[in-house]
Amino acid sequence: MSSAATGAQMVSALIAAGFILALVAVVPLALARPDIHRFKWEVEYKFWSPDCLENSVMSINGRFPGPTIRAKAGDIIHVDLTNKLSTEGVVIHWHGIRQVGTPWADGTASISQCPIRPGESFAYRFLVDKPGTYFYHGHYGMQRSAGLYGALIVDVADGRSEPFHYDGEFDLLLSDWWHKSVHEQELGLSSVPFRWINEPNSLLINGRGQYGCSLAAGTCKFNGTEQCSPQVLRVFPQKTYRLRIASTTALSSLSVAVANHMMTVVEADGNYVEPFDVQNLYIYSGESYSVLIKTDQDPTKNYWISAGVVGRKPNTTQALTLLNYVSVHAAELPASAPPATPRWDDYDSMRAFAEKIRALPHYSYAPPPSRAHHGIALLNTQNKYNGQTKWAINNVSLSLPATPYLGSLRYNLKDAFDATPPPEGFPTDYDIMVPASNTECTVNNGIYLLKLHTTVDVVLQNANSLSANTSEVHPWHLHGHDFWVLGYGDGKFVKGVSDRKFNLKNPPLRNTVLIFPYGWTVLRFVADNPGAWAFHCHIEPHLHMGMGVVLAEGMDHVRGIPNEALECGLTANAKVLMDTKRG
Ligand SMILES: O=C1O[C@H]([C@@H](O)CO)C(O)=C1O
Repeated sequence: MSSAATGAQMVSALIAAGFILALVAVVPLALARPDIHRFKWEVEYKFWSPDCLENSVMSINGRFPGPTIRAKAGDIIHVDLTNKLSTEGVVIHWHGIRQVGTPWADGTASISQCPIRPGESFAYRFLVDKPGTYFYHGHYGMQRSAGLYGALIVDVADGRSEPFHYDGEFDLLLSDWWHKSVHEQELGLSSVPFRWINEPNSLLINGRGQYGCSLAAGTCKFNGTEQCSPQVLRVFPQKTYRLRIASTTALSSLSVAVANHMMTVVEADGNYVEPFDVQNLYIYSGESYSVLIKTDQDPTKNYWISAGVVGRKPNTTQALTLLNYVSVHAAELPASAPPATPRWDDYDSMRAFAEKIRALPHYSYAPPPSRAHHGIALLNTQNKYNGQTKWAINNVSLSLPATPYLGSLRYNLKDAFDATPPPEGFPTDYDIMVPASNTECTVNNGIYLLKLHTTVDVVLQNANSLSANTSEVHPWHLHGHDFWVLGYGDGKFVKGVSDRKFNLKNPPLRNTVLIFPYGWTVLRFVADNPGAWAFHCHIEPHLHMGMGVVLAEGMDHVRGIPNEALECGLTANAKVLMDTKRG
């Protein structure tokens, strides 16, 4: 493959982008010769039993979940991904990696690249510049729900240390699982009448769950080799362990707890946070955390680790695994019951958790600019369109174009998407407490163009869905950037009033943030990463129903898009492809 950006190309892309400051940071890394981690991956369906019932999953190199990538900050990851599916395209998104200088490696179909066709390959080559807990997943249709995901862990660079100590660590990648195929789920979502996917059949920890038997009741008979046998966490007493917990659920918001052990939250989405103790961790799709636990309980016992659904009326059993003190047999059931999941609609406690998250100063943290240049308000509503059920943002439900934006913006192909940008606000008299009265939304693919290096505020405004007295939680994920979470509030955001309670001192940097029912959340980011970036609800069926927008900035500075990213739609033409060959 000739398409991979070399380290030198990445540096020249940064120079072209005017990243003088970034360059100062990048040059020493280049001189220090970053390690390049090379992988050859093949994606294909495989029969698998994630929750003890046989089904089909999307596997990488025959594994589910896909292999864990482990690198150090400053390293380069190079994945040659070959599509071995017989009739579907595929892409992989590196969730939380900002792709500075490599926007074509973001792995979003129709946004950063063309889907990789069956039999073809694509080289994802990018820098991991920040230590933290990340993951990767499919970003085409609902392939994430079909099991296309894995963990990506970035350790601190040599000679650096974390702002906390631990003796060992475990990765817990959380997901939810349906017995109904993703194709049937997608069909239901776009059918008239609408068929909702309903609650998951099971929850998985590292791709393992139990349906039809109960670990807690001792009715699962495992010898440990089964694909659905839980991965136990074997620990020594009186040590500190780091649990890296990431959620790639399609739908579920979760509460995670370790019986008898407090958790100290120290990292969120690849950013250090001011440590705080909790009994349960709320984690929404698209988020990641590190927590520390101290194994200071009775070492002659095992303890349950549980993850249960919150934020929606649950209909799925908790996922369980064991914290196994070494002197105890791994099969011995704990003496105490699994930690109960909090009431599913205890939004006060979810909000209190969210508001405890503060940045840890220093450690590369900078507070946000005190003012934004540009403000956008995005109203989230559920609507109808030609009888279908949709989610819309300022009354526009997103449909992705055939030509990826990165290519159509770079080559100025005006017919590739709707020229009119979507609205930057919504009517001030919109009543968020009732179902939309204009039930019919529009469907299109216009985008927000941001000026490079400007500071942007986004108000995410939640509202009532199509049924009365219902407003759902939505975790919004931004590609290509981290953002500061300035604040949350109830009801409608009122400029000049609601913003008085913004935290401008130590707001956390995140890439995913929740909007609470009938509430607002405000985030701030600097549009400093040339490229075209998705910003969307990370609930997979919601994105499928149009709940997202696309932002682009600094496209004049994007050079070196590989041909393989462009061989579809209007960019699949000889002139464009010749031009990209020249670089
Ligand atoms: O998008 C969704 O659709 C259903 C419901 O709102 C309509 O059936 C649901 O619970 C969602 O999250």
